[in-house]
Amino acid sequence: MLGLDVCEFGGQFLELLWLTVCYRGIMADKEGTAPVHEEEDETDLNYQAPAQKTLQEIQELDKDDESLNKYKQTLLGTGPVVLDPSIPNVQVTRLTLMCVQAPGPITMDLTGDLEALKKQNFTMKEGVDYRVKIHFKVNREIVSGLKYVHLTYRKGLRDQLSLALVLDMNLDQLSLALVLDTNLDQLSLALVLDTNLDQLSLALVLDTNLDQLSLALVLDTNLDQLSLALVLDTNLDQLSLALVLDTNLDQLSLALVLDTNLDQLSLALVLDTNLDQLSLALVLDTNLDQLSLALVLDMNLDQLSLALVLDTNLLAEFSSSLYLTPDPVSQGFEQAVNPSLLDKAVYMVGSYGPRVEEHEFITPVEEAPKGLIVRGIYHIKSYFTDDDKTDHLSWEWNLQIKKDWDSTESCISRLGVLSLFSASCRHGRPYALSHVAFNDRHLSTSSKIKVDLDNSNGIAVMKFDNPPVNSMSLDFLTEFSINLEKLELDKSCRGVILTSAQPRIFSAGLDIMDMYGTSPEHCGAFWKAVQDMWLKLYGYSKITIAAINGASPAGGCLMALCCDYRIMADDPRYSIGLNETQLGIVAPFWFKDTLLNTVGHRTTELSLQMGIMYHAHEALKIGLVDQLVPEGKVLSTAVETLGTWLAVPGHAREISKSMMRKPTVDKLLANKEADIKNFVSFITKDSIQKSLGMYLAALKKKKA
Ligand SMILES: CCCCCCCCCCCC/C=C/CC(=O)SCCNC(=O)CCNC(=O)[C@H](O)C(C)(C)COP(=O)(O)OP(=O)(O)OC[C@H]1O[C@@H](n2cnc3c(N)ncnc32)[C@H](O)[C@@H]1OP(=O)(O)O
Repeated sequence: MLGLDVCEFGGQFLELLWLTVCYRGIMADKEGTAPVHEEEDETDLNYQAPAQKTLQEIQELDKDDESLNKYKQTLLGTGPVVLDPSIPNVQVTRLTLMCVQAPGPITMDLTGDLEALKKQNFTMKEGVDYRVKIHFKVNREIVSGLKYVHLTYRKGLRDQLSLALVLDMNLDQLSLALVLDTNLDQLSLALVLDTNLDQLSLALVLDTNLDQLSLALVLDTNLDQLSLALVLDTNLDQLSLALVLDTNLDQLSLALVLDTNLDQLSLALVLDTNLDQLSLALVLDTNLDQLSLALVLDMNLDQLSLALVLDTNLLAEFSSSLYLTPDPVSQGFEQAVNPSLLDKAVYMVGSYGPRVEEHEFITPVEEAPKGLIVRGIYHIKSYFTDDDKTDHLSWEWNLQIKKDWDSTESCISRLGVLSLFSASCRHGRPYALSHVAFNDRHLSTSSKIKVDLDNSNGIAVMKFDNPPVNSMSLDFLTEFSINLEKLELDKSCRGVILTSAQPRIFSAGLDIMDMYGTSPEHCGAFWKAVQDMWLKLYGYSKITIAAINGASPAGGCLMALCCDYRIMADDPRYSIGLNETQLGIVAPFWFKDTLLNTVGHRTTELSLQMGIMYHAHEALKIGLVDQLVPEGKVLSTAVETLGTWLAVPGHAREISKSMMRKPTVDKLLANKEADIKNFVSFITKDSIQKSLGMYLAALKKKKA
């Protein structure tokens, strides 16, 4: 595609490597606030950055080399896109927590009020896999060595709460020792009670951490002898214990109730002895947010009463100054002032050149912490910085780890993980996707598309099920793109097969009813959904195969063309092609490019002008499809073929795909808004509406 032979390409590749080395040394923009003095963990290797070069200098290098120039353009963009020096070179626009299991998008807008973010909690279910996606723009100069740094604190957490109470009385002896020790990982309680009014001893030891709960209770009384020892050990999923002991040799009663599940630990101990009266009541109640302890002791051998009530909110915000510090990025300071820094993550984002569209960076998959003890609110300080420690943006936010998703919060007024969410919400068309259980084989029960991911081979089959003809309405397109995005994020999915659940039809293309007699606003939203579907599918990182088991005109053909491989049913009744001109409409440039990239210039010219629908054999001949098989074997052949594609090293295949398709994708990205405007003004024209009306009438007439 680049018109290079292998040697030439090799030479240029080396040159590019060299360029990349240079870019690392290019001075990042000096704007922004105070520099980020983030402690470097890496050893200083006395690395001397190469002499810095401006974007213009790099563009001047080998400027007669056309291929290299094209490549540089892809890599660096065409040049500054914002000249106004008051606008920062790097603008971080949003951060998205991408999680397949999330019921809705979790996105924070970083262009607005960052102070408000500090107060907002973003909820995540414990134990889920997630990635962080950051959108940012580069406006003028190349910025090198971008980094995203992420410091996580346990919000308002006290490292330790310890209480020791020792009571000693010698009116015929009573001793009590209570030791309570709790931190994030551990709750320990030891209670020793000793009274020698003819002897009573009680020892209670309770020890609980994330994995284990241990309880030992020893009771000893020699008023005509009663001894009780109880040892209990459980792994926290659920434990209940009730123990009642009663001996009436001068009365001793003991009741112990212990109840713990994942959310709560409750302990009540009541002890009653009337050898001249001793009463003890101990109530302990703790969950992640709260620890309550009440101890009441009552003795009337010359009277002693003790009541102790301890209530501590483990996760309360003690003092905002604890983590909102004047110099938040000095690690030494962090550790001295705030001992609850839990984690520091540094992600190398890389070097980027200016371009109109936003860049995006996605972190590797991480697993949210899980378990009773780790649930709660985490305070996160995020920094977008670079090799020069320029602070492009720093902000703070809170992540709340919960046992389950907060369903009411998930989609409220936040931008979507998918741009489609916002489109769909904006136009007041709620999409109804049922929860997708990605761990099961059967994934989705969404109404228009069935998704089935086979975990044994990582192959997902998406079946269009939108009767009668799988036309792509706004709802269908939205659902399609959501499913694609979810599968792209799901690391157990390795490739996707598109096929139809409707007999004889793969897809009838775009839903004409969305373009005929609808408002300009609706047309705009619809076209955006078409663009987003195409952008997602044509630029998809995973392998895609179209299993074309029926007719596939216009948009249906486009969808198949976006895939990496096309297998069509060998049936003369089925045809495929971009037939837009037959409807009196014009395929936009990105439809044209997709066909052109597949079948070449001349065939595209003929095909588009004439609006040709190709029968299966003709489609194979011009390379519009790659393989014909009997209809009953279309899907199984697709699965087999995907298996052979999966044998190719994934990253090499992915980079190759991106190298082939990125320029085409970038072209639409750079013209998205203009393309929507064009479409709306074109499709709402009276003459075009008339053509569409006639075409619809002809379809109905044919049926009659
Ligand atoms: C310088 C200027 C440049 C300006 C550029 C600006 C950019 C502008 C760009 C505009 C481009 C817009 C791009 C559009 C792409 C498209 O995809 S348009 C849609 C094209 N689709 C078709 O032409 C397919 C038409 N349908 C068929 O050919 C047949 O229906 C079929 C072969 C798919 C199936 O045939 P059969 O099984 O016999 O079913 P039918 O009886 O024909 O249909 C059943 C039923 O479905 C309705 N229907 C069919 N297709 C569609 C559709 N695409 N949308 C909505 N509805 C459809 C059909 O009318 C029947 O309805 P009734 O049951 O009669 O109500």
